[in-house]
Amino acid sequence: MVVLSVPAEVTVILLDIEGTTTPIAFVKDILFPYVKENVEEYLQAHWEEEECQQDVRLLRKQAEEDSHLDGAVPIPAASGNGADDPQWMIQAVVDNVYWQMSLDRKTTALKQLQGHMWRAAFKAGHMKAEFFEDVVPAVRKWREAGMKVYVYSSGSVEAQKLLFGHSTEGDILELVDGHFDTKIGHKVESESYQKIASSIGCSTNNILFLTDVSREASAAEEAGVHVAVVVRPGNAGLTDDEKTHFSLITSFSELYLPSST
Ligand SMILES: CSCCC(=O)C(=O)COP(=O)(O)O
Ligand SMILES: [Mg+2]
Repeated sequence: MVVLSVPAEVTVILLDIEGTTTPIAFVKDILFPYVKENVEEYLQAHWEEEECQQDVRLLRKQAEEDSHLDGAVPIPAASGNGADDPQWMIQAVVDNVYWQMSLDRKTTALKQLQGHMWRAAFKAGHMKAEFFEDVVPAVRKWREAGMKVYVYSSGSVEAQKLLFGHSTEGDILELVDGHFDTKIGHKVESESYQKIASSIGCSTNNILFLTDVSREASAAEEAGVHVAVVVRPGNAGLTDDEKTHFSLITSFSELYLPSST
C-alpha cells in the first residue's frame, strides 16, 4: 500500500466531499436528479415562504451577474406590487436552475436552493448519503490522534450537514469540527484557503486539504496549504503533469500521521 506521510506541522485536515469522501455518482445520479425532478413542485409548494423567496432573490442576483454568459436564463425582477404572475416567475426560476445545473455551476445561489430541497428528502429518510468505506474509520483515527477535521465543499453548509447527519454510516456529523462553503469564497481561489485558516485560527501550512479537483488543489497550494489529490472510482482523470506534481492517494487509509501509532 502507498503511504503518504502527513507533515508534522499539519493539525487540520480539510475535506472536499464530491469525489473525495463521497462518490461523484451519488451526487450526479441521486442528489442532482432529485433537484431536477422536483424543483418545479418544490417552488409551487413553498413559493410564499420567506426562505423560498430569499432563494429566488439570490438566484435572480446571480442571473443578473450571468447575463453576459452564452445561453444565460434571466429571472425577471418582481414588480413589488403583487401583480406578478407566480407561474411565469416559477417557470423562469426552473429554467434558470436547469441551465445552471446543465453546466454543473457551483454558485452559492444554486447550492442554497439545492440544500433546501434535499432537506426534506434526507429528513424523511428518502435519501442517505454515501461515503467511501475508508472515510469514517480514517476520520475517527485522525481525531483520536488530535487532528481537527473540517469540510470545504461547494455544497452549502446546510447540505453538508444533511449528508453527514444522514449517511449510510449513520449520523457522523460529530466527526466534523466545522464546515465551509462558497460563502467564504470559491474553491479555485487561493484567498478562500487563507480565509479558512483565519477562521479556524491556524496558519495555512497547518492544513492538509484533500480534494479530487486539481484546480482546487493548486489554489490551496498557492495559499501555502498542504494538498493531496484523491483518486477515486468515477473521478475525472488527471493529466501526466498533475500526476507528477501532486501527492496522490486512492484511500484515506494511505495517509500516515507521524503522531499516531
Ligand atoms: C455537500 S452537497 C452535495 C454536493 C454538491 O452539491 C457539490 O457541488 C459538491 O461539490 P464539492 O465541492 O464537494 O466537490
Ligand atoms: Mg470534489
